[in-house]
Amino acid sequence: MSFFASSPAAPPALDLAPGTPLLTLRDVEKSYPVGGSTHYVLRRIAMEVRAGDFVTIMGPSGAGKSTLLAILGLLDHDWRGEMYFAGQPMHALSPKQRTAFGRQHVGFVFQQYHLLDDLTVAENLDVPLEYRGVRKSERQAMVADTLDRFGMVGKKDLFPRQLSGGQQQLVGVARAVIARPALLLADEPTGNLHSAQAREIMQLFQELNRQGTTIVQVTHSEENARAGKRIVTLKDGWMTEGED
Ligand SMILES: Nc1ncnc2c1ncn2[C@@H]1O[C@H](COP(=O)(O)OP(=O)(O)OP(=O)(O)O)[C@@H](O)[C@H]1O
Repeated sequence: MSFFASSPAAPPALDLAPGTPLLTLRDVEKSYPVGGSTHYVLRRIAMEVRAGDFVTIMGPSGAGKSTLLAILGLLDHDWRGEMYFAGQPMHALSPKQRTAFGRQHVGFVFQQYHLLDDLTVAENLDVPLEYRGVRKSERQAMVADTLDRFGMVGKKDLFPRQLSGGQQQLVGVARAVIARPALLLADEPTGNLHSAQAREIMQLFQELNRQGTTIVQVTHSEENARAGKRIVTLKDGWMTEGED
C-alpha cells in the first residue's frame, strides 16, 4: 500500500544532504542517585546518526532505550557528555534553548499516540505548526496537504476517540512530521497496535525515510527493526552496534 499518492513532502526546515552527520554523541552518560550510590542508566554512549538514516534501538527492558530517545529528542536535560545536532553543540545550550531547538527540529511518535482528545484530527495536526510560529494561512495549507498525503481528508473533523488505534497512530505520525522536522523519533510506535496496523505504520516510516526523513525508533519487535537500515543495541546502559 502506498500512503503518499500526491507529491512528496517539502524538504525539512533543516535541509541536510544525505550522509551529513545529524546527531553525534560522545561519552553521553545519565545516572540517578539511589540510596547513597549512583545508578547509571546510560554509560559512555557514542553514536552517530546521519541524515537519511533509519536506526532502530533495541535491548532488554530497563536497558535505557527510552531514556536515550528522550535525550536525542532534547526532552531530557539531566545528562553529561557531548551531543551535536547538525553540528550545533546541544550540551552548550540551556534547557530552555534546547527545548526550543527540539520543538523546531524533532518530531516525536509515542506508543500511546498522545493526541489531544478534545481537538479534531485537523486541529491536532495544527498544534505543532502553531508551536513553531507558522502563520495561519500557511498552517491551513500545510494541514490540508498533510491530510491529503496521509489519506485522512474524510477524517479531519473526527475526534481521536472516533478513530481506531491504527488511525490514531497515523494521525500521531502525521502530526510528528507535518512541520518537516530534521529528525523523527518513535518510542514503540506500534506497541498498542495489532500486526497488520503495525506493518502499515512501518511501511509509512520506510516511505518517509525514502523521502528523506531521518528516523530513530525504539522497539522490541524484530519485524519493526527489519524496516530500518541498522540496529544498535543497549544493554545495562552500554551500546553496541548490531543485534545481540
Ligand atoms: N527517576 C528514576 N530514578 C531512578 N532510576 C530511574 C528513574 N527513571 C528511570 N530509571 C531507570 O532507568 C533505567 C532505564 O529506563 P528506560 O525507561 O530508559 O528503559 P527502556 O530500555 O526504555 O525499558 P523498556 O523497554 O521497559 O521501556 C531503568 O532501570 C529505570 O529503572
